[in-house]
Order: sequence, then C-alpha cells, then structure tokens
Amino acid sequence: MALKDKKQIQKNHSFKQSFTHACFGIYRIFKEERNMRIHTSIAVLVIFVGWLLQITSSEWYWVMACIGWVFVAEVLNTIAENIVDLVTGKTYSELGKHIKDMAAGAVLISACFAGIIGLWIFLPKIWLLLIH
Ligand SMILES: Nc1ncnc2c1ncn2[C@@H]1O[C@H](COP(=O)(O)OP(=O)(O)OP(=O)(O)O)[C@@H](O)[C@H]1O
Repeated sequence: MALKDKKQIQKNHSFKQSFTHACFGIYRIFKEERNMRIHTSIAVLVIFVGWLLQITSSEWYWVMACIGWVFVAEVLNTIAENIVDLVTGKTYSELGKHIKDMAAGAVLISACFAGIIGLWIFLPKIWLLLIH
C-alpha cells in the first residue's frame, strides 16, 4: 500500500499508487492550508447558488473553470511555500520572501478574476430576483 511505504523514493509502479499519492497531496493541502478550506467553502456556496439560480450550461462551464483555476493556483502557491521552506530551512531569505509573496499574488490574481466572472454571471440574476 502506497501510503504505508513511508520512505519510498523510487517511482510509483502502478496507477493506483500514483493516484493514492496524489490524493494524499490534496489531503495535506486541505489539512495545512486554511485558504484552501476557504476556497472550498466559497466553491460549495457558489455551486449551491448556481443550482438555485439555474445558471446555463455555458455559465456552469465558466463557474467550474474559475473554481478549478483558483484551486490550482492555491496548490501551486503551497508548492512554492514548501520549496522555499525546504531550501531556506525556515530561516529568513529575501528571495524566499519574494517567491512566497509572488506565489500568494498569483492566487490573489486568479481569485480576483474568478470573482469578476462570478459577479458577471450572478449579479444580473440576483438583481432580476430582487426587482421582481
Ligand atoms: N523563509 C522566509 N523568508 C522570508 N520571508 C518569509 C519566509 N517565510 C515566510 N515569509 C514571509 O511570510 C509570509 C507568510 O509565509 P507563510 O509560509 O506562512 O505563508 P502562508 O501564510 O501559508 O501564505 P498564504 O496565506 O499565501 O498561504 C510570506 O508571504 C513571506 O512574506
């Protein structure tokens, strides 16, 4: 069983093992990154509101794409943070700070664009509900 091979450093030898390690990576991100849990809560809320407002299939496409790219940006941010911690040994490094700040900036940019697209889709529908 892949997760029991705690000291494995050789390549995965089956799809199941690759999949298990990938799932473990996702689990660690959820466990360690508060922001990932916040993104997930927002994603669940957005999906619920999308279902309530019966958005169209092309709007679902944009909503799911936005959710996906914010998640991927957060995963890449976490990878950058871990690499900086690994390389610096958690000691202060000006370059390490720049890398972490830039990675966090990438998440912020993706979240802002996702927010704009979300408002674009949902605001007119909410507005219509409010005025009727
Ligand atoms: N080794 C370091 N050297 C210099 N600055 C650092 C270092 N580690 C962290 N920092 C600074 O502290 C901030 C927070 O770092 P941390 O690793 O806690 O990220 P985080 O709180 O998990 O970030 P995020 O909220 O983006 O997930 C970084 O954005 C950076 O400015």
